Amino acid sequence: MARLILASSSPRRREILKQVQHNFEIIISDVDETIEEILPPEQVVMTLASKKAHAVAKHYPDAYVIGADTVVYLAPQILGKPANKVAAKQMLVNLSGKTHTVYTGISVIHGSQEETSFVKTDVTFWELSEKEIEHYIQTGEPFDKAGSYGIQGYGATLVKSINGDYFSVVGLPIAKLYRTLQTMGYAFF
Ligand SMILES: Cc1cn([C@H]2C[C@H](O)[C@@H](COP(=O)(O)OP(=O)(O)OP(=O)(O)O)O2)c(=O)[nH]c1=O
Repeated sequence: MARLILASSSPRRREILKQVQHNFEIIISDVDETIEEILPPEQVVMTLASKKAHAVAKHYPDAYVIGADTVVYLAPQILGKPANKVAAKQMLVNLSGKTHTVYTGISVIHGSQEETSFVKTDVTFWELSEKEIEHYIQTGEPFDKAGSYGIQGYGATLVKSINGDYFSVVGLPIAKLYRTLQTMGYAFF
């Protein structure tokens, strides 16, 4: 069986991949996530997903290596992970009562083959009171997440509706990834 590597430190991505394949390894390489140019969100997530995959794939040419990246887009701003409580509060105030788009890029590298794509999902938030935002920040959940919320946790209470792929919001569009791997010759069964 071909070696499958998830080049990600995200526990959410690991759990989602486990839903379809138990037999994979996690190998992470430090990647500088700063992007110099101003790029549209889909280019940002594809560029970073590809960078994360390449950083590991160069050491494992026979494996299928997966990289991913997620951002929240509230035009004209790209929201990544908040640096502190003030930034988290600012993001949640901005997201309140509006629809934003979550972009997740995925990249699979196998030898000289590379398939990089993205999935976008619209997420609409309820109007949030200041008290509700303060309380949500107290849960600690916002800090390692793009846009300062996690739909899979307490953050579910902030979300009115989603249009698209739930798993891509959590960080890994598993159906698209599954199909990409199959197209590249990885055998799930
Ligand atoms: C919007 C949203 C994001 N997130 C997470 C997904 C990503 O893990 C994180 C965005 O940061 P990323 O930089 O995409 O990923 P990461 O640093 O966690 O992991 P790695 O680079 O090693 O792969 O935000 C949620 O868990 N739930 C959500 O609802």
